[in-house]
Amino acid sequence: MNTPGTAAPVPAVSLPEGVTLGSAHGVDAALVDTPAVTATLLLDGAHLTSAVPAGEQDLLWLSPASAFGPGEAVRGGVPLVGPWFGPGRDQSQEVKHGWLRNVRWDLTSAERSGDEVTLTLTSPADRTELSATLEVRLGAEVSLELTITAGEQPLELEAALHTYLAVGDVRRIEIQGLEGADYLDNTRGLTPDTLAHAPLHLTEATDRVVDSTAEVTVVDEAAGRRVVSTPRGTSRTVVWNPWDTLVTGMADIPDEAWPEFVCIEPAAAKEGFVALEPGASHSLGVTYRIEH
Ligand SMILES: O=P(O)(O)OC[C@H]1O[C@H](O)[C@H](O)[C@@H](O)[C@@H]1O
Repeated sequence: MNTPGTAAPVPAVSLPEGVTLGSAHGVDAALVDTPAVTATLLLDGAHLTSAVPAGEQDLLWLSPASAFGPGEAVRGGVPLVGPWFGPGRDQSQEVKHGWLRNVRWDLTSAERSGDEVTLTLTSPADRTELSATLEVRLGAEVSLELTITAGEQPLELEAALHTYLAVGDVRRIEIQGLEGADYLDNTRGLTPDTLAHAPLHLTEATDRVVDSTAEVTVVDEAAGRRVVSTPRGTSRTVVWNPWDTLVTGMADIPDEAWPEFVCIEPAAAKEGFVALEPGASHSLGVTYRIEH
């Protein structure tokens, strides 16, 4: 066993050209570098922190003030949320957003097809209430698929891919695809509301659990690109940015950094949870495409 950050972990699987196991941010990581993409995936939390398709800026934002290491919740990239969302549906959970992001995952396969790489990771075997697999496909497009299988008890699953999309300026983006959808406003105690029948522009701290499974496009004029987020197996899309008002309470985001990202989170959350019988599985995924 290696101590995180001191030496490269020994791969338990054979790695194709363009994939190495090494260190990023002082912790163990799978590093991908092909003509199509460069990417970093931390084994703690199976956490994709960077994905840069060739010729593009990073799809993902990562806080320069994030913590890293065993048990830490990384701020940025794609945190895996589950098996509950936030404090859980009955508000009773002490660990916010579940434990998937706080445990060490195993890299169980790395495959390359052309210049595209697919990494597969599994959750630790000692967490018996569920087993989880994350498949991350990295190429010109970036795709994640989280599959959760219930253990010996039924599982009322909430899960999300809590993606921090990098944007030029969150005050200038347009979010298309959620027009007219109902949502719960988590800045107002989960008050039900409905989005306007128009693209969404953020103007204040935003924390909305939107009742939508639609494809979402973030039009980012400041960065000169559009990011298309195509979800699968979801029931909700969470839209979150703390703005200047809530960021001051967050130690792992510099006060001036909040305009640099928007979280568009494909999710199965709140009353959109998934009821799993023992041994049954559910997959939730997303594909990102950058357009100009
Ligand atoms: O600070 P975290 O536990 O990573 O959560 C960050 C945010 O995640 C989601 O977007 C929730 O809807 C927000 O209420 C929460 O503040």
